[in-house]
Amino acid sequence: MLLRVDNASVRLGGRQIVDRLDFQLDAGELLVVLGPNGAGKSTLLKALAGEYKIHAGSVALAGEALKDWTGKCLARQRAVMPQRVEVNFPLTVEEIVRLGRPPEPLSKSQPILEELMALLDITHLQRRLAPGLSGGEQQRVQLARVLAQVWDTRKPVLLLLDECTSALDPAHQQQVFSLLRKLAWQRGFAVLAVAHDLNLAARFADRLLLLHKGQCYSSGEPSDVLTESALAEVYGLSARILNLEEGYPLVIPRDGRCAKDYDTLSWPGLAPQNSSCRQAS
Ligand SMILES: Nc1ncnc2c1ncn2[C@@H]1O[C@H](COP(=O)(O)OP(=O)(O)OP(=O)(O)O)[C@@H](O)[C@H]1O
Repeated sequence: MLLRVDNASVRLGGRQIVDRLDFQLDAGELLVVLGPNGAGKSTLLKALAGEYKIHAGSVALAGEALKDWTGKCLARQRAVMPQRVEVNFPLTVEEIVRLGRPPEPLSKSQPILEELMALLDITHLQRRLAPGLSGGEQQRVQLARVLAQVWDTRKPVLLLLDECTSALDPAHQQQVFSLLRKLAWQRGFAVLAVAHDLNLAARFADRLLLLHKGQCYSSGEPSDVLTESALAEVYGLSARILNLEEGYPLVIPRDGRCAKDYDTLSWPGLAPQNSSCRQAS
């Protein structure tokens, strides 16, 4: 077991944001953490990253309490991509990816950087300055930097990724999630990825952990977790679930609206006669 979370709670601003969570993650597994805005996903990830204190319960990495790891060892075995990373200083894409590496000769880092830039489809951007990149390009650069940190680690690696595809187009989303799954299945990485895209999660995750108000609502295989009743209760989302013959579920929101009393709201400013939006002829 690479990551073991036992009855862990996190308090922020006097509130229990992560509430007695219990789960484990093995080397070779891709776990996607789902849940509505404010459910506690980023807080959980930050606690696992050591940024927030676990106020009750425990977290162990490779059998050793997280708090007992030294910074240098942790950096070789665990890499973290936060939800937002803004680069405002004039570094090139290649220089940013290189920031993930420890001090080492160029002959060692260069093949790693080239492989990662190719995998994340940023080779053509390598001489561009980061502040001029699009949101999705920046996100792929950051993911390359995070992977560079642990790319040649021999022991099993833990990747903690917070919405690492939120700015990507559909093709790059698929590419990144299929890379994450390959890293898990072929290289034995343990990947914990926070995401909002239910269908990406269903398609690629080995297991899902669905958070609701800081607690585990359910966890398990995608077809067990993504049920109509769970989506209604946790997200207030009305959706159909198709169980595809490929072996994973497909979530189809019924009409894109919240199931919770949406019809009873009135929208005076949006009445058709007030609309400034004209239909194209
Ligand atoms: N530093 C903090 N101090 C106090 N409250 C916080 C802090 N960080 C987050 N919270 C609160 O904790 C709750 C969970 O936040 P968190 O960012 O973990 O949610 P999330 O599930 O990642 O949401 P999202 O999908 O919007 O990213 C929210 O109500 C948030 O306001």
